[in-house]
Amino acid sequence: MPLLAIVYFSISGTTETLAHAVARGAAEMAEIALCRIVGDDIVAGRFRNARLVETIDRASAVAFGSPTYMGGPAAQFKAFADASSDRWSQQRWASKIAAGFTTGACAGGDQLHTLTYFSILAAQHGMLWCGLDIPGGEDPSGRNRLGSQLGLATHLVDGALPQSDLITAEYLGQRLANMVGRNDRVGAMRSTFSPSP
Ligand SMILES: Cc1cc2nc3c(=O)[nH]c(=O)nc-3n(C[C@H](O)[C@H](O)[C@H](O)COP(=O)(O)O)c2cc1C
Repeated sequence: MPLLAIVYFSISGTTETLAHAVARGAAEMAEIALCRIVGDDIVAGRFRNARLVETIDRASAVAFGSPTYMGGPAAQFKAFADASSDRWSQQRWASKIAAGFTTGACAGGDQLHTLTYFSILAAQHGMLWCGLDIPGGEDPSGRNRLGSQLGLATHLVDGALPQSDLITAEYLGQRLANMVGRNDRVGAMRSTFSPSP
């Protein structure tokens, strides 16, 4: 099975709950590596967890997750992103599928900026972006509650994530795993039909 790496930072557990929901959604179609960024990964301001970065090397897909902090990804996530620059210089992660999820205290707490950052990070790495194909306000089960199609945006309601956000996270995981299958099949066809060197 293809490997899905879910790379996320979380302090009070909301983003972690979303990461687990993304994992549940993908579990039937992908092997899952839950990669939580922790404070100890950052030494003298630099992200130093080589194992986490190597897990992404082996993955076919990556889900990026961070709470929205001050209108963007948390600094701990950004430290990880900055440490990926050696992979960027050789485009080692090119053609992997990528998606993103975030949370915040407010419904309109600038989560879009965090998701935009994730998509730019993916583009820098030559990855293929997987958004949500659920029109906000149109889904009978209330998925994509906040109407964010770039990725999953959520917020706490009465101190907890609504069930609709969790099922959207599961759906995002399922969609990501589906796309990996498709991407891998196209890759296999390309190598079958490409002329030998
Ligand atoms: C330093 C800091 C900055 C924050 N900035 C925002 C923000 O810009 N927008 C927002 O909606 N919530 C903001 N929040 C709220 C967090 O996104 C929210 O508490 C989230 O659930 C934390 O995620 P976690 O439980 O995974 O740690 C901020 C929280 C902190 C601690």
